[in-house]
Amino acid sequence: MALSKKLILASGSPRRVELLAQAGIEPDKLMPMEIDETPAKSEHPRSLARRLSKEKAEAARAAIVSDPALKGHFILSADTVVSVGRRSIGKPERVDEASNALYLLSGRSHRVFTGVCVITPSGKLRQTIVETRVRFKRLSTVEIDSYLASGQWRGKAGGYAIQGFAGAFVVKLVGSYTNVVGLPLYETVGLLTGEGYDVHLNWLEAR
Ligand SMILES: Cc1cn([C@H]2C[C@H](O)[C@@H](COP(=O)(O)OP(=O)(O)OP(=O)(O)O)O2)c(=O)[nH]c1=O
Repeated sequence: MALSKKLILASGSPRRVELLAQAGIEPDKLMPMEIDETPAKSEHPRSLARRLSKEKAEAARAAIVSDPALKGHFILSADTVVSVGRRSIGKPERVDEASNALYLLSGRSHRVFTGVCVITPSGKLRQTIVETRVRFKRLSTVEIDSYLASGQWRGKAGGYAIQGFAGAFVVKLVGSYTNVVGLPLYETVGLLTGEGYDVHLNWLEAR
């Protein structure tokens, strides 16, 4: 297996770029992929995260197929879904949707699923789905209204960002924290290195 460290991140999420940077990984190219993120009828949140992360990676592969400069790159994508029971809560577009999501999450446990997909330079597709359980405190109307006014819910699955003010809502978290922020680092780095992406070369170069 030839070691390489050329990487396309099929994402427009600044959180994913930051998380990768934390692990010493700087993508050579960012390719945000616009796909339809509507859940299929009775699709489980875990299956949704799996399917959407795969669709983002495959869309990036299709987009670069005729570009010789991007041959030999790994493609990495992810999709994060918040769920209460079997119900998926995606990224609210309007403030009333974000408000509904926060009232739903208040005082109870929910799950965050992130699907991670890697396509290797030789075309092999590998996936993992990571689950984190998060319990929120019971949120008062004042807390919800102030949080909505902060705007930090925008573009975030479940209408909150654990890395911001909403970190103060978390009573308990079981599993990967980085998974909630949008990219589970342990599993992502494991997936990449397992397929020959040489992450440790980046660490040596950072000396
Ligand atoms: C729950 C949670 C989600 N998020 C973010 C991570 C993701 O960016 C977003 C979930 O939406 P995604 O559809 O997974 O990702 P995205 O549209 O932002 O980016 P792309 O598809 O281009 O990769 O929610 C946080 O930043 N903090 C949190 O606590």
